[in-house]
Amino acid sequence: MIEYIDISKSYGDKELFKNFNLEIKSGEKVLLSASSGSGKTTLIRFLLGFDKPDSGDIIVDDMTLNHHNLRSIREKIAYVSQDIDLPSLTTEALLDKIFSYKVNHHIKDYKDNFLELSKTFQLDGQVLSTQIQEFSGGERQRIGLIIALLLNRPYLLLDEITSGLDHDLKALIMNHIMNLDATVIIVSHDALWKSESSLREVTF
Ligand SMILES: Nc1ncnc2c1ncn2[C@@H]1O[C@H](COP(=O)(O)OP(=O)(O)OP(=O)(O)O)[C@@H](O)[C@H]1O
Repeated sequence: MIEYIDISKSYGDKELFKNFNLEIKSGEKVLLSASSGSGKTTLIRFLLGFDKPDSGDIIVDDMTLNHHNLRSIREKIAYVSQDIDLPSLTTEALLDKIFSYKVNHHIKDYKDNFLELSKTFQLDGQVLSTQIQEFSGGERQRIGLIIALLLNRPYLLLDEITSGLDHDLKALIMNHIMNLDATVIIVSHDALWKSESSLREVTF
């Protein structure tokens, strides 16, 4: 479970949150759909410890986020950011790098599973041997999403992951995500996510 308790945050004169509260239960799928600039990405950044509220607490599985437990909380989370900035490697080299980290050591068969999911999400068969910079924005979004899915963590944070995709691909990805056991926070302005009745829409 994720809890935002009495969160307040200002940047200069701009008050983004004042005593903001939100509770997301395990397995729940939540759509943050507040207007542009209202702080959706900031809520995700708080959860990852990339930024801190001025006051209030973030609680993940009964642990109040602080610098002692930040690492173990992050290890529960897979995150796909709005601006996917992947390094200049082939997809295969990138996978080898990510899955060589100690925290991901237990994940086996990641290449086969990557290929399986890349077929599902309509990526080219040559995806593993291609340099990441050669992909389009929409292809990179899907690669980022597949890696996040392979990490198989209990929390999945997806910031505008379908913005560059056509309708059929959006529907395919939405369907896949709605069927996961994970707790998922989606940031999107996309009408298709809004139309999904089992997503809880949070606006502020
Ligand atoms: N580190 C920062 N320093 C100053 N201002 C910031 C910082 N981070 C965010 N902001 C401001 O806070 C506001 C909210 O930003 P955020 O990216 O969370 O909004 P958002 O709801 O995700 O917007 P969008 O839908 O346009 O992506 C914006 O006005 C942004 O400029």
